[in-house]
Amino acid sequence: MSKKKLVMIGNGMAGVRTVEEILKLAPEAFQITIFGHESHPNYNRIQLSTVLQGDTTVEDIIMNSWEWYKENEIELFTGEAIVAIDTNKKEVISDKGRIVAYDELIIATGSSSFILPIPGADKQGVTGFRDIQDCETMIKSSKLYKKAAVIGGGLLGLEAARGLLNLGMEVDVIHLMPDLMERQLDSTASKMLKDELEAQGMNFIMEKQTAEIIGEDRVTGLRFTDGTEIEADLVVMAVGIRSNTSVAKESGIYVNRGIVVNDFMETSVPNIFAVGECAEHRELVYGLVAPLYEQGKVLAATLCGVETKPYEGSIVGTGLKVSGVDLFSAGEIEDDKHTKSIKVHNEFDGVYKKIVIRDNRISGIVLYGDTKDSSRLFKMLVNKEDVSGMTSVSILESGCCGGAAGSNDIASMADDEIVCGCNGVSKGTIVQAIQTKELTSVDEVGACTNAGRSCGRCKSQIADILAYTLGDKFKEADKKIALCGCTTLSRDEVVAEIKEKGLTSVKEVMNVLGWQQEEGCTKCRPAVNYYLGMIHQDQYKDDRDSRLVNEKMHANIQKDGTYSVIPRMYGGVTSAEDLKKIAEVAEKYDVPLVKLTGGQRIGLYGIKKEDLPAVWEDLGMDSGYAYGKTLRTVKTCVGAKFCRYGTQDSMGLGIELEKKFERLDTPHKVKMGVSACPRNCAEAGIKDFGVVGIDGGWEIYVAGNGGTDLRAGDLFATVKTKEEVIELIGAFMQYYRETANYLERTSKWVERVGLDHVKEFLADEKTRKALNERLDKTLLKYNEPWSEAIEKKEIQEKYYQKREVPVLV
Ligand SMILES: Cc1cc2nc3c(=O)[nH]c(=O)nc-3n(C[C@H](O)[C@H](O)[C@H](O)COP(=O)(O)OP(=O)(O)OC[C@H]3O[C@@H](n4cnc5c(N)ncnc54)[C@H](O)[C@@H]3O)c2cc1C
Ligand SMILES: NC(=O)c1ccc[n+]([C@@H]2O[C@H](COP(=O)([O-])OP(=O)(O)OC[C@H]3O[C@@H](n4cnc5c(N)ncnc54)[C@H](O)[C@@H]3O)[C@@H](O)[C@H]2O)c1
Ligand code: SF4
Ligand code: FES
Repeated sequence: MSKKKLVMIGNGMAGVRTVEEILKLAPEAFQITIFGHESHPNYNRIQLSTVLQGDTTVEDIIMNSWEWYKENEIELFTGEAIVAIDTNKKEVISDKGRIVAYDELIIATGSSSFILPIPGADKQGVTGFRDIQDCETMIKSSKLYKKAAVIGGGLLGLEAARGLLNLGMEVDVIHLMPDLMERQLDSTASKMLKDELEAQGMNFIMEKQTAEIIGEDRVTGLRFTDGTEIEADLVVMAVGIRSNTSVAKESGIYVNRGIVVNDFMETSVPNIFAVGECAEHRELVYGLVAPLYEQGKVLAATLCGVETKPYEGSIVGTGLKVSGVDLFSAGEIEDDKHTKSIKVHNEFDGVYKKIVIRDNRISGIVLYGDTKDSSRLFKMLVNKEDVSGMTSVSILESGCCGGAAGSNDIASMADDEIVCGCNGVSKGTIVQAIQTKELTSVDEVGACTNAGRSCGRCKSQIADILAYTLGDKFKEADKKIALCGCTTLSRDEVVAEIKEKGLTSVKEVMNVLGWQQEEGCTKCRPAVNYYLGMIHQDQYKDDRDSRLVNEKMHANIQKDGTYSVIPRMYGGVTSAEDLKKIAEVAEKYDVPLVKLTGGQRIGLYGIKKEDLPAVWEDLGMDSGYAYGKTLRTVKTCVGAKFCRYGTQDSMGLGIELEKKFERLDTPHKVKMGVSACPRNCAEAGIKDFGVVGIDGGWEIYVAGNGGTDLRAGDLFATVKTKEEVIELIGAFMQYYRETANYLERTSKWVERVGLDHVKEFLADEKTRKALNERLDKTLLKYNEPWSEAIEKKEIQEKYYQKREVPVLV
């Protein structure tokens, strides 16, 4: 049977995805011809923002190579536009005079940037942001000019502005409305976004309408309707898009805002279909890929004669691809008299969540600063789940602890929860593909399921699913992993550059090493601060504001915004005097909870932030660092002094170890235990460093973990004296400090580098001595942080003044 002739106008994301679906369903059914106005094969338009921001190159975003078209016997005409369709003769005519006949025709012409019809809009230096050419225009301009103006503070304008900043330009964003991204964010979230982007270096000119672009041949500035002006050498219009419908309209196909289609993507003319941003379905024209890909699936099935559900429209969720900004929005964002909403605003951590509820169902989501629950909430919105039986907390937070992403989160996800919003791929589909097709990398998952192939935001979650499904077999961990989204450099590269270039501050590291976001983010700032301190030993002045919140405050923030205070009790030993002080403070400040901790200390829970310095002063005890990436506790048993089985002085050694290593910055928290006999009452076997007394000496265990990743410690050495214990632990600790990734526990580090390797490395006495010298030098720099806060007014004002705490409305 001869193949049907399928012609497609437009070689973009929605059209080519439709062809991919057709090739899956009926590879032999059509002889396919594609016309593309641009001179490239199909590329990932979404990633133009990342190209502009310098994270990737044009070559990297090609989705279907020239070979792909050849392999699938697709005739491709690039740099050639279709100018007319003869619907009677069933032919298309190109701007080069080429005439091609079709049996079935797909129109997938996408959209163009809307260019404001104002005087001067045709001057040199004015561009939209839609294709590779626009991207190249901006990159070239940045090399010759300094000042850029972006008109439009929507998704596109802000991503363009971030890119231009990365290219070294000064950027003004001119926005018509009082709020940025007003279609996706309410005023609160919008304000948080504006603050963040201002901190990144963008300048906003709000509620301004551009009247004219001024300059001779090339733009030199903008004039607004109120008569004010600004200078600009480059103007980017990002004020929305318009569907490319002229060819269809002129050929007699029914066009409204877009080419009008039914639920099977058929236009008003038989055998002609439309898909993507050029199509209007049930009065809606979509501008994000997720719905366009859904349309493509239905169209492919329709063309291949495969039974399919109709396309009934889509609900879309959006994020912004600017590093340091984490936001998600879907559905309605403003309340009306028929809606109620749950709002949480934690100003301290920069987190805002708003869930709009209409008729007991989620009808809108705005998340800023923490989007880990976006897919769960989005699923509830799409499925119209009844939430009347849920508490506001259970709607807002998944699982028990609302902890960081990772295997726990993946385990608690339902199989039908969508991981890749762009491509509509669920966790279950990814897990099944990994298991049945033996996939081991994010790219392989993408090739097999399409997940991660569009905006790329879901890639880290796909990596988590691979790790969860494959465990040790997951190869991704072996590959170079960038420190965070702000840089392409790995931990080792950053550390090497700091040493080689003699960089001495967080800011300098980010400037010199070309961070894509000048201020860094919550992932890289604490890490870089740690690496600098580790490298420069006593010479480095700690950047407190780069630390994680609990370390910055020297207290652990609790779920209600109050803090816990846990004073040092060396080796878990206390005195009547200290107990009295704790009791008096508990009474004076009406402390809601006084509790023994797992580390043999006493915690006071529920202290208000503004009371912290006074509580510390009244206690007159040192900080127990229960919040720090440092030595937490040394748990000891009573040992030989009291216990009849004890062979060694466990309390004495424990106290000595704690006094020596307290306050030392380490990649992650470190816990120790010392027992005086193998009965091991101090549970030293599940500590980072565990010491167990035996007849005539001590056994040293390392890399134990009693937390999430339960792990028994490995026996590292048996020694005779406590001096040997301290020397060996010091060397081990310093080697861990110098080579582990920030936030890598000793257990993970040892598994990564190998216990035998560490044993071999530390076998050399000179090496141990040198490590201990560097460690001792570093230990010189630490001050007691609570006394500092008591003594220094500026610290009190900066960190402990009364401000708003998270509110659940
Ligand atoms: C910078 C940027 C960032 C974006 N980020 C996101 C994002 O994060 N998430 C998201 O979901 N979406 C994003 N989008 C939107 C997404 O890229 C589009 O929704 C998607 O590309 C639309 O696909 P399409 O095939 O309909 O149109 P297009 O991809 O625009 O393809 C249409 C093609 O048809 C060609 N064409 C037009 N007329 C003719 C003709 N007469 N003859 C021949 N060829 C013709 C055009 O030149 C074009 O190549 C972004 C868009 C941009 C510009
Ligand atoms: N991360 C993403 O998902 C992403 C990124 C980029 C682009 N896109 C898509 O690309 C398309 C284009 O994006 P967009 O941001 O241009 O469209 P948009 O319509 O979402 O936003 C345009 C913005 O420009 C403002 N505006 C309109 N007229 C103005 C004027 N005269 N002066 C100043 N401001 C004015 C509007 O208030 C609006 O906020 C959209 O479909 C969008 O969804 C998506
Ligand atoms: S570990 Fe041994 S010495 Fe220590 S308390 Fe227990 S039994 Fe006694
Ligand atoms: S969410 Fe965009 S590629 Fe997966």
